[in-house]
Amino acid sequence: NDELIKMSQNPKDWVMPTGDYANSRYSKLNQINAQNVGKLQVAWTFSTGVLRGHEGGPLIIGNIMYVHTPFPNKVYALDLSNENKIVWKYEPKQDPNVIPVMCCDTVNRGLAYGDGKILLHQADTTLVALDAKTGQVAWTAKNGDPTKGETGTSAPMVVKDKVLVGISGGEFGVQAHMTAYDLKTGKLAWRGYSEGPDDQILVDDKTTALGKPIGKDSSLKTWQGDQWKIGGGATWGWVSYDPELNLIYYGSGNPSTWNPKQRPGDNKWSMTIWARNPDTGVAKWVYQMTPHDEWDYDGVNEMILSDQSINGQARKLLTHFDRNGLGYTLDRATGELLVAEKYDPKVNWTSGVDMDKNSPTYGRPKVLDAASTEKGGEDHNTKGICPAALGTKDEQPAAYSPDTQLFYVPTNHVCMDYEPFKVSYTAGQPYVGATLSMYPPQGETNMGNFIAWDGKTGKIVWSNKEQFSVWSGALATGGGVVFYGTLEGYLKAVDAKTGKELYKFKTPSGIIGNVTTYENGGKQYVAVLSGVGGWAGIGLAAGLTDPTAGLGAVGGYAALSNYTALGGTLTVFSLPN
Ligand SMILES: O=C(O)c1cc(C(=O)O)c2c(n1)C(=O)C(=O)c1cc(C(=O)O)[nH]c1-2
Repeated sequence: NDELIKMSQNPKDWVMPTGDYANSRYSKLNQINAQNVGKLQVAWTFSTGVLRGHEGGPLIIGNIMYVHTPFPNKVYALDLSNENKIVWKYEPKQDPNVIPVMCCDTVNRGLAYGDGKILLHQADTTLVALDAKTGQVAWTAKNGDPTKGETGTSAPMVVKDKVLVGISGGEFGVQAHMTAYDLKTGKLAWRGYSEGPDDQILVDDKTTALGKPIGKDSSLKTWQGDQWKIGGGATWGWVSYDPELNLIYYGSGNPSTWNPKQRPGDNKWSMTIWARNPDTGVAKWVYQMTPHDEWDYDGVNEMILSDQSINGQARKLLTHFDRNGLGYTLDRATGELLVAEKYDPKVNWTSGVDMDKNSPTYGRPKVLDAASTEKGGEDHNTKGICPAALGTKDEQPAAYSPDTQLFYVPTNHVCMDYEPFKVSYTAGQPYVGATLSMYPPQGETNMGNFIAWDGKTGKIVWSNKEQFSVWSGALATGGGVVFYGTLEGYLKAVDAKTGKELYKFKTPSGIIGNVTTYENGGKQYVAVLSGVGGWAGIGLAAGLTDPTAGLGAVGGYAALSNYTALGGTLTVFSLPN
C-alpha cells in the first residue's frame, strides 16, 4: 500500500502496530536519547475503562491517536492537538460467550489503518472498518465462528488493497487460516489454511521448502486420516510485508491437540513460516520449524525483515525468535535457512537444527529423548523441559535497530513439566490434552531476560535479567535507546549498545503492551499501555488461583500479585520543557 509505505517513513506518526512493514519497531526519532532519557517525565495518561490484559499499542496519525482495548474492544480517537480530547469512541456489541473460548486472556493486539479507515479485529472475529474521521462503520466481515472456538486477538495488516487477518483457536481444534479482505468493501479475496488439501492451503508446483518443491498433498500426507480438519495451526501473530519481493510473512501455531500421541506425523504446515503472495495468497515458500510439536511451541511470533551483509554479501533477511527457543535467520526471498541458534542457553528440548544441506534431516531440530513428551508411557509427566509452552518468547514483539544491527528481544526464562492426556474433540470445547506446571530454570529465580541478539551470527550480545518474563514489545530508536515494559509495571529505557538501564518508571499496572513513539508539536513522546494479563498474567486477569489453571501459568506467575493489579491505562512520556 503506497500510502502506508509513505506514511510509515514519517517518524512523527506510528501507522501500523508493527511500526513498519518490516516489523522492525524502530523509530528514527532522536530527541529522547541515551544522554537525556533519564529525565523522562509523564506527560499525560488516559484510562481505557477496561480491566484485563492490554496488548499492542496506539496508532498515531497526524494529530489523532487511536487507542484500542481488550474485550469489549473499545476504540478511542484522541485529539493530540486539543488536550487529548475524545473525538469519537466505538464500542461493538459482542456476545460475552466468546470470553471462555479465548485461550490466553481477552487480549487484542491492535488496530490497522488504510484508505481512511481504522480496522479492528474483534474478539468474536468480526473485522470492522471504521471511518478514521468519524468512527462510523464502513463495513464488517465475519472471519470465523466462536461457537467452534474461533476467536480474534491479532492485529489486522493492510497490504496493497487488502486487509490481512489471522485467527485464534489452536486450543479448540480449528482449521486455521490467513484471510485477505478487500480494503474498500470487506469482500473476502483469498483464504489460505495452515493445513489441508493443496487448494485450501494455497500452494502450487512452485512452492518450496528449503529450496525444494514441496510436491503434491504436502500437508495431507503428514496427518492421520482427516485429523487436519481439526489440526489448529492458528495464525494469531504478526504479519510483515516486503513490497519489492511482493511477499507477506507470518507464522502458524501449534497443531491440535497438545497431546502429540493423538496426532502422528509432522502435522504440516503447523509451526511454519509462510511466505505468500498478497494478491493471490499462493505460498512461495514454507519452512516448518517444529515438526510434530510436543510442547505447544506456536510458530506465530513476528518475522522481522532486515537488510544486512553476511560474509560480505548483502542479503534480504528474515529474523524470527521462535517459541521453541531458536532464533532463526533466513533469506526471505528464497526461504534458505542461514542461522538457527538458541537465544536462551537453557533451551534443552533440542541439541539444535541439522544445518547439513545434504542430510535427509536438513532443517529439522534434533529432539532430545529426555524432553520428548510422548516417549514415556500413557500419562507420563515429562519434567524440566525448557522453554515452557509459552516459549523463550511469546507474542511480545522484538525490535531491530539498523544503527546497531542488533535485535532487542523480550524473553521468557521459564521451564515446565508437561503431562499429555487423552482428549476427544467436541466443537467449541477445549481440545488441549496436557497438564502443565511452569517455573524458572533450576537454580535461578529470574523468569525473564531482555537481550540484544546478532541475527547474522546467532549470538547474544548482552542480556539483562528480569524477575518476570518480559511480556511487552520493544521499541528501538535513533536516540540509541531501547524501551520495553515489565510485568510488574515498569517502563524501562536501556542503552542500545550496552544494555545499561537508563530510566525506569512504575506505571499503574503490569505492562504487556508494546512501546510506541511519535512526535507532536515538535516534541517526541513515548507511549505504552499498561494493564496486566495475557497468558503470563492470566491468574490476575481472570482471578484464577489453582496453580495448574491457565495452562500452568497461574502457579508459575503467582508472585505477580505482590507487585501489581488490574487496570488499563495509557501512559505517555516526554522530556521536561
Ligand atoms: O493457538 C492459538 O489459537 C493461540 C491463540 C492465542 C491468542 O490468540 O491470544 C495465544 C496462543 N495460542 C498461545 O499459544 C499463547 O502462548 C498465547 C499467549 C497469548 C497472550 O496474549 O499472552 N495469547 C496466546
